[in-house]
Amino acid sequence: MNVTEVPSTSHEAIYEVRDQDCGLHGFIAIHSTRLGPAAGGLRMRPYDSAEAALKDVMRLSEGMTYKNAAAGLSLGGGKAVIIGNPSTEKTPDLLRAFARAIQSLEGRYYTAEDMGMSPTDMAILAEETKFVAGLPNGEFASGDPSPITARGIFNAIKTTWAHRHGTDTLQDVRVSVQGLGHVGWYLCEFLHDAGAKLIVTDTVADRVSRAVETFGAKAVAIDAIYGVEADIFAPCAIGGILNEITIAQLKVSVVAGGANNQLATAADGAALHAKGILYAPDFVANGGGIINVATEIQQISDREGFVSEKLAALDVTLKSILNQAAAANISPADVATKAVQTKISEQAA
Ligand SMILES: NC(=O)C1=CN([C@@H]2O[C@H](COP(=O)(O)OP(=O)(O)OC[C@H]3O[C@@H](n4cnc5c(N)ncnc54)[C@H](O)[C@@H]3O)[C@@H](O)[C@H]2O)C=CC1
Ligand SMILES: O=C(O)CCC(=O)C(=O)O
Repeated sequence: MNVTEVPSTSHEAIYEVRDQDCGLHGFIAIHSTRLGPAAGGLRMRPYDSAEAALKDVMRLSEGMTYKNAAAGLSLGGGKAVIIGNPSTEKTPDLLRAFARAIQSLEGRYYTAEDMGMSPTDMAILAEETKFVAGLPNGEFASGDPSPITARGIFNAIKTTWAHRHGTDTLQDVRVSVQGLGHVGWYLCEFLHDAGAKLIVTDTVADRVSRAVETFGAKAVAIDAIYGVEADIFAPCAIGGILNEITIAQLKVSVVAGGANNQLATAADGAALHAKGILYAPDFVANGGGIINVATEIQQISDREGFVSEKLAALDVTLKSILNQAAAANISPADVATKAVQTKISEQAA
């Protein structure tokens, strides 16, 4: 296993990780440790190129800096990616080799689940590193973060909907959900229980048919999700999906979901605002998972107490962001980004 530093002016450190014996190629990015050790999940995807993986890990780790600050956690921002198909190329040897790279950073970066990873995978990582959370078993084990992530997104959806329409009741409100993986599925459960009407899509056909059976959801093709007649759009898959092409198609009045880095560029936040669509900034809406993960990193015994308190505080933060954005007639994404940047520079001073 070979770890080499990739030069960067935007991040504290970026490492390229390779192991020819098991076919491992990935990256670890530490964006900032100003508020504490960097924390953020490990993603495995069949990226088109090493450059695409590097770009993703850089954006994701910066997002974690903002997310952890917004959630009031004493954690900095980091993230890791492995290039490969998690269904066919994820082996215990590959995970162990990556875990040795994490261990070599001596606690500057803590990992957990992201796309393509499960608590069982975290247990394999834990054979080689102490700096892993989201474990299935153990004294402070926090397990799968996704149910708590979805709980936070559900709060954010209600808060954003109420800000726009004056009520947080979701009965008969039409919500389009992109991605029915860990987060998307739990979110559909919350929304269905609240009486929302679901419109769903996923690249995995089985997940879509299960949502149709379980929630009475309407299924649409992958690219049709943007233009469907709906009230709220909840992106819960990949990043960069709010861009010039997709924003032009949206018919919703609110976008609030769990995917990281939903805006392709910062200008897309302003484009949503210009179109009259209220956007819940992703790094505020999806902070539940890392709040749950933090209980394990910081060895907090009263997990539910900590999670409830931090989720409630996050909801207050979102309300304040939406109010400030409305008062200044600007995008909530711009307000949120500025607020966390100020918080980080003040706390670090
Ligand atoms: N798992 C967690 O607790 C957290 C996850 N997130 C973010 O939420 C998003 C989803 O994460 P997970 O549910 O954990 O991942 P996952 O891998 O379990 O689910 C992702 C789902 O999206 C589907 N998908 C992929 N590309 C798609 C496309 N173009 N159109 C429609 N569906 C597509 C996949 O088939 C899969 O069902 C990611 O962006 C992740 O970074 C953010 C915070 C915490
Ligand atoms: O909740 C998780 O998956 C760990 C934190 C993280 O990677 C994220 O919030 O994106």
